[in-house]
Amino acid sequence: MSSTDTLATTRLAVLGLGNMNGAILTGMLAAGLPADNVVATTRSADSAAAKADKYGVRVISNEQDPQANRTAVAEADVVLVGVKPKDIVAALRELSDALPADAVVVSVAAGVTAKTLGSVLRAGQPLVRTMPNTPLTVGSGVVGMAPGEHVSTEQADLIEQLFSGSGLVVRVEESLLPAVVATAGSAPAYLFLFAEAIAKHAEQLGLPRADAERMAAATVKGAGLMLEQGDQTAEQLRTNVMSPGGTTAKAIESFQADGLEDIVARAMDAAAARDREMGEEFTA
Ligand SMILES: NC(=O)C1=CN([C@@H]2O[C@H](COP(=O)(O)OP(=O)(O)OC[C@H]3O[C@@H](n4cnc5c(N)ncnc54)[C@H](OP(=O)(O)O)[C@@H]3O)[C@@H](O)[C@H]2O)C=CC1
Ligand SMILES: O=C(O)[C@@H]1CCC=N1
Repeated sequence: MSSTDTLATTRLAVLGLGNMNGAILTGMLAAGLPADNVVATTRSADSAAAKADKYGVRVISNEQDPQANRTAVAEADVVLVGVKPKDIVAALRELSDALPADAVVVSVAAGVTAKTLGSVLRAGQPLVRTMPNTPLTVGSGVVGMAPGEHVSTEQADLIEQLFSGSGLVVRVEESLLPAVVATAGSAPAYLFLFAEAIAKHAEQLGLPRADAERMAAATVKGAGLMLEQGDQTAEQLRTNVMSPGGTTAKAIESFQADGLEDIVARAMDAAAARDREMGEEFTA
């Protein structure tokens, strides 16, 4: 089956429609998922109205209807669960007996383990843990996916196809999801921080703030597109910018003298450690 066919026929329940599930849904709708195939839920009624307007899908709130999550999943093939890690166990527990037996539950929650999630689902319910990132919203995201033991090959392929219209999908063992959080899930924020820092300091160097922000954004985008082409490594692309005795060499020497690689490594270790810690903190 082509990914267009898959998108056309899959019935999707989206539990929680915040930053992450919103990005995933935007990517899937842009890739061809019909809006009529989607039922989403939020906690608050105001949020449901705003999100229905924003995404053009049916959104029901738990505030207005305490059965909203159960209603949303009743006819779903795929249930995309994007509530906060502290809320996911309770959310799944209250709807587990409303899930069709062959519906695939896809968790995007950081940390919370398949063992914990499986313990509040009915025995044998297919479950896929994923770690996506928000650039899915512009069709350039990353998703690490770890299919669980009750997921058939066809179901794993279906989930991969649903995501692959809006980003790179990499299958990993569940034990590697903390590494995926550090490398992709959290990583857009590192690059946004870099863009923020560049724009702030460009202003100190005399550029108007708005121009500095546009230049930083276009530079991050351009560098990303060059990296994505894949014909040269990041190291080669960096070296191409570094004219001997020039300006870039001075900047890179300054980063290296200040220990940028160690700074990045410590930040990634902190993200991965927090992911593992959340797995122990949020249990059934
Ligand atoms: N943000 C990111 O970049 C990434 C986030 N994640 C994961 O995504 C998940 C969501 O994070 P994020 O999108 O940032 O969070 P948000 O706070 O933006 O969104 C959470 C959504 O869940 C809704 N919600 C809360 N409780 C319930 C419930 N019981 N039933 C249905 N909906 C509910 C909220 O409703 P309301 O709209 O009314 O507030 C909101 O729409 C987390 O588990 C996080 O670990 C994973 C990778 C990246
Ligand atoms: O910060 C978080 O916990 C989530 C997971 C990865 C990105 N955002």
